[in-house]
Amino acid sequence: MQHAFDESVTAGGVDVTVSGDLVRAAAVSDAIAASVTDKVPARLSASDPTLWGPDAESEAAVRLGWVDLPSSSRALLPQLADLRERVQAEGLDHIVLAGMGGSSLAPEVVTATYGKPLTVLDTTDADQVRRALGDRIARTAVVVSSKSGGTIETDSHRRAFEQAFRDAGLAPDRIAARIIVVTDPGSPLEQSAREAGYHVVLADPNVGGRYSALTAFGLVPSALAGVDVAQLLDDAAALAPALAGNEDNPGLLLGAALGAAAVQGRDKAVIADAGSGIAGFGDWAEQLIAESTGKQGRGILPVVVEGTDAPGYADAGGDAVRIALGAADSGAGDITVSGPLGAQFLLWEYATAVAGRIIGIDPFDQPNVQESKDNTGKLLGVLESEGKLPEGEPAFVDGSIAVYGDAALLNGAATTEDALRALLAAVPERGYLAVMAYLDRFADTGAPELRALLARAAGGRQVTFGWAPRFLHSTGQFHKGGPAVGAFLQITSEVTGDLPVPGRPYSFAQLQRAQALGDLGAITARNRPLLRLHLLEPAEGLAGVLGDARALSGGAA
Ligand SMILES: O=P(O)(O)OC[C@H]1O[C@H](O)[C@H](O)[C@@H](O)[C@@H]1O
Repeated sequence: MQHAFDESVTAGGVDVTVSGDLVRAAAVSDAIAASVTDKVPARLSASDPTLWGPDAESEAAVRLGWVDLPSSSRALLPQLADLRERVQAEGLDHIVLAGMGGSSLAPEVVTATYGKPLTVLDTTDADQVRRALGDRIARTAVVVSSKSGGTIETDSHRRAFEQAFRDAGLAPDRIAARIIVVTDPGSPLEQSAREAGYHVVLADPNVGGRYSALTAFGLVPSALAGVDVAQLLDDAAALAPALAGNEDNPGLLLGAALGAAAVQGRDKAVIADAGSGIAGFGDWAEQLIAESTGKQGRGILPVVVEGTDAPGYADAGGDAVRIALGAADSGAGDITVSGPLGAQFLLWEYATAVAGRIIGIDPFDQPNVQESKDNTGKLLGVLESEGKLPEGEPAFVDGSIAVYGDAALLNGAATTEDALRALLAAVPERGYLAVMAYLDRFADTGAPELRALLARAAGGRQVTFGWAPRFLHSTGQFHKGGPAVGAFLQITSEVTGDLPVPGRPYSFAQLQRAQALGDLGAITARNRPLLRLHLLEPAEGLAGVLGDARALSGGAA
């Protein structure tokens, strides 16, 4: 059958190819035709805030600055070169980035892709924070990145580093030379940073956090780490003209394919790297897609998998679209995408905005992220007044794992393996299981294997894995705002050595636990099944959970 659109578009250094059923889907050609009729490419390229309807207009009016970043961010380049020189002149060759979500994921991808070292701190895990504080402190410069200036994780990192610098015997002016703040004009962080004499780089306030890759949030840490960030802007600029056109527009094709597929019930985007040359792009795309689209009971769930042969990808069902990043062979996915990193940032932002319009949501708000944050704040209040967090009682303890879950979910389970089996049984058809690991991302390196193991055991249903609290700024929005078909595995743990958050009445371990319990409250309030496994002995407990998942997956590695 003849299809009504070009299945493959190459423009501005980027290639997007749609294959298989999606090419024949009337929904995709209809979405492209409707977008052209409504002049979406021209209007989006001109930052028209009316594209998502009247309810979204006021937010969109201050959220479309990313469209112009390939040219507008160029003004930052001299400042970045100067800043790098100053940091080098101070003998600071270890760059730490404290930031969450959009404020850390882009620089992590950029520096990993260009092979430049950057220590990313996007956690409240006490062991992970302690390790960062103890690593080359005398040679460390810290970039504190927060758009709002009020994110609790980032604020805690700033306090911890200020304390560590003081403990290292540095005078206030030497500390000030080591802290660089990236924030929006007028944020509380701008004010306190100026008072402390820190170097402040102001970001474009008309760009939301998850679209901020090509703003100061993406560029400052990357440039300090030694990346030639002009290349990112050049690559994005090469793509920009194509995004204004009705034809040969790779962003329109990608956005229409994703949006139309989601409306048709293929609302999970399983993302695998297939030789893109970009490190960790799926994690950045995840926060963009999940936070932008997962709301009002709708959305696209990004599922980042280990490769094109991973469970969930190779055997994806009718509720999923497979996306191969960098594949030469168009058959490697339902959609294949390739191109340089700077261009891909812009491409996916554009495609997400287009898909959001097709799905019928506002791609620039995140109404449900706040809820878990509020719960965490309340729990920290309880901790202060009552001296402990309301953890509840475990249903049972299996060796070094305490198992929490309601009786209806556990259904008589007496072992961790039984409890996991019960949770898998609670994942609805066309639903998903989200693994949320409140662990040490650089020490508990076995944990991500849970995704593939549980996907093998999940009978074709999709399984995601997220480090916490990082995922709260990504899939966390989708879990609470997207379709109510999720089941949740929360893993928490004792830490090896806790440390206080300076100037606050709680420690990092208590903050991390309050975040876990806060999100647990937000999910269970929606009557979604949630199993919490608490590791009483971190290493032994994790090995136990992995062993159980392996047994459930049929014993395969
Ligand atoms: O940069 P911040 O204001 O600290 O925010 C960090 C993150 O927080 C929230 O999750 C927002 O929804 C994200 O878009 C943002 O990237």
